[in-house]
Amino acid sequence: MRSISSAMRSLLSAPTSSPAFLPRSTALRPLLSLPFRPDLSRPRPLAPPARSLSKKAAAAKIRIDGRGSAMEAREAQSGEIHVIVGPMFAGKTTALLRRVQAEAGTGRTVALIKSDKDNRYGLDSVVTHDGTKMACWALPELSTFQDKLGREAYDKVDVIGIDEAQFFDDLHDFCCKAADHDGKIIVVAGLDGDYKRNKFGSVLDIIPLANSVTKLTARCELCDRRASFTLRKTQETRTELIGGADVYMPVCRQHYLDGQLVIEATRIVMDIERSTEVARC
Ligand SMILES: Nc1ncnc2c1ncn2[C@@H]1O[C@H](COP(=O)(O)OP(=O)(O)O)[C@@H](O)[C@H]1O
Ligand SMILES: Cc1cn([C@H]2C[C@H](O)[C@@H](COP(=O)(O)O)O2)c(=O)[nH]c1=O
Ligand SMILES: [Zn+2]
Repeated sequence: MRSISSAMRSLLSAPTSSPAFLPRSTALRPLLSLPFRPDLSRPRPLAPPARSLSKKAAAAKIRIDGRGSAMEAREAQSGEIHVIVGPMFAGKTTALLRRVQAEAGTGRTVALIKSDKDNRYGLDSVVTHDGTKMACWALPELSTFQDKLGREAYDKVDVIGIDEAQFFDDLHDFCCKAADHDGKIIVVAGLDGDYKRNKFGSVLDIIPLANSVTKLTARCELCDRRASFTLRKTQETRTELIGGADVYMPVCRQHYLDGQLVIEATRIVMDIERSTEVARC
């Protein structure tokens, strides 16, 4: 009786002479995966200078022609997901823009998306805290991207950058479909945690889907050590609160804990003041 692994091997090396093509089994993917490359600041070295066919179209052509192996068909179609997380001011957007621009420089077609909840610098561009800009699509949900672009334009996109990923509830489904089914390279930047250090939106849910994960750090505003957390300087308690340095600061672990104590103490003092005022009236 043939073992499962020998069946797998012959499946992987079989020429695709018949039009039927293999299902994109996730169980097979580790055998096919490319080297792990967490460095997001450099363009992918395996990129051809320019591609006239989209990955999906190239895969379809291999299938229709009946030439090439099943391996080639799947490689031509396989996408990637790279995730950049960290606190505010860590350089997530800077890393995202660099990566997307580097991909564009190799001849790939790129598109950048941000959440329309973040209107700090207008809706037509992604802007870093130090002012670097790139034109983008500001969307309420990622699922609207394909319709906005149109099917033909969507098929031509090789690389999709997503900023402020914590604000997209459909992040997991979008990344799954775009990378696994449509063969896109997705670069996602977002906050892993909110001001309470709880997980933020669906960003952590895509870690199991990712080829690489990078957690960046900022500089603690109080001691200049590495900062992994974001401290909210106001008493506002809702999770989503758009803002910059006016509302938030990057902090190290010690100053996060100190800061929480100060904020809690301030809240108690304010509560006491409010209740004594009510009693006086
Ligand atoms: N406390 C701060 N206030 C304002 N700007 C800052 C602060 N700390 C760092 N920056 C700037 O922000 C840049 C990073 O911006 P950006 O890429 O938009 O970060 P992120 O997307 O992680 O919030 C840094 O290179 C630095 O120039
Ligand atoms: C911590 C925290 C942040 N936000 C908001 C504040 C900003 O508008 C974005 C983060 O932007 P950046 O590009 O990472 O600097 O998220 C929030 O709504 N809730 C939070 O707890
Ligand atoms: Zn500190």
